[in-house]
Amino acid sequence: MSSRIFIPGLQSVLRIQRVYRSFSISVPTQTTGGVKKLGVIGAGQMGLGISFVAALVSKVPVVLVDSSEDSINKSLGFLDKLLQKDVAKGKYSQDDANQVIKRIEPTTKFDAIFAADFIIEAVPEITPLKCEIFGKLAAGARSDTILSTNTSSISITKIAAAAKGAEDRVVSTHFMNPVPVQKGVEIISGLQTASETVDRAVAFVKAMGKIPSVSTDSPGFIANRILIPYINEAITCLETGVGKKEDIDSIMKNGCAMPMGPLALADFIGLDTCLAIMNVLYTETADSKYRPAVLLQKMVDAGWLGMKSKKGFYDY
Ligand SMILES: NC(=O)c1ccc[n+]([C@@H]2O[C@H](COP(=O)([O-])OP(=O)(O)OC[C@H]3O[C@@H](n4cnc5c(N)ncnc54)[C@H](O)[C@@H]3O)[C@@H](O)[C@H]2O)c1
Repeated sequence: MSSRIFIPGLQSVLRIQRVYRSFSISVPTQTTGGVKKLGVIGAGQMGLGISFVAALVSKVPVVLVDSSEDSINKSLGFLDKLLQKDVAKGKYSQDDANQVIKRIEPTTKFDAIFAADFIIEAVPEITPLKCEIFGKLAAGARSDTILSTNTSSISITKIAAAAKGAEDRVVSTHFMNPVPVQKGVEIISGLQTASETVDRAVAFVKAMGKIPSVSTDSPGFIANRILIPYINEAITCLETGVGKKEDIDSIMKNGCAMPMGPLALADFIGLDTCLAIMNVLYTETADSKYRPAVLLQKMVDAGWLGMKSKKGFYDY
């Protein structure tokens, strides 16, 4: 295997560290929030970030399941480099780093997930895929296991409906990207979610050193309902000639205390993701105020998706 490991987004952890000066991983002091074993499905940028923080901060053992051996290898390679860099910078000790590696058990065997008492799904944003996984979790997991999704935009109520017999144990723990950096996590309940399920999710994300915000199931939840229309409006300003990209980003950064300008942020999130979330808001509310900017659609059509394609509003 090549010694250069590239995972879009996770590479951005390093880039975003420079952007967010307040970045710090606290020295592990938390408890596990009642969780004995965490299960994470999907070893991509979000799943690996969640596994890493859970293993480092709440010190919980993690079963990390992915259908692709290649994804697991890339993620573990990246994790190794991240740990080495953090240890070299004195963020935590070599022993802490060794413990993180020991606590994460990667596997391609799906059934290994059933050993967990708290499961977080982080596979791609495809509704039938998530529903199929929640059907399997409902059938195979213990009757007291929390079944959580990291979805950005799919209805929690819809995902819970696929978990036949376990609907009240389905919740969303919506971690933000990059997981080691962003403190806030949305805890979203579907119509069927029991209050005890929400309480256990809140306790666990706190044990991971995160700050939970609870909301009900509504298109875009809280963060994306506010953030993505803000970005969309910035794109409309560019499209209609209100200002140049540099001026739009500069005034929001230097005049409104935003850590990044909205167009640079759109490039970081991915323009395809921004468009997908605008489309969810637009179709699920049928409200014209959520119409995606024409320029956003055109840029996605051109394959200019931001940092991950090396071209968006800026070149990378
Ligand atoms: N990337 C972000 O900025 C961000 C932020 C918040 C939430 N999310 C959400 O988190 C979820 C994961 O996003 P990501 O960016 O980590 O995706 P990703 O593409 O980086 O990773 C997804 C992983 O899931 C694996 N996978 C696919 N099918 C699988 C299956 N059937 N069983 C097990 N593993 C499977 C893939 O091999 C891949 O490793 C999505 O729902 C996304 O909307 C993403």
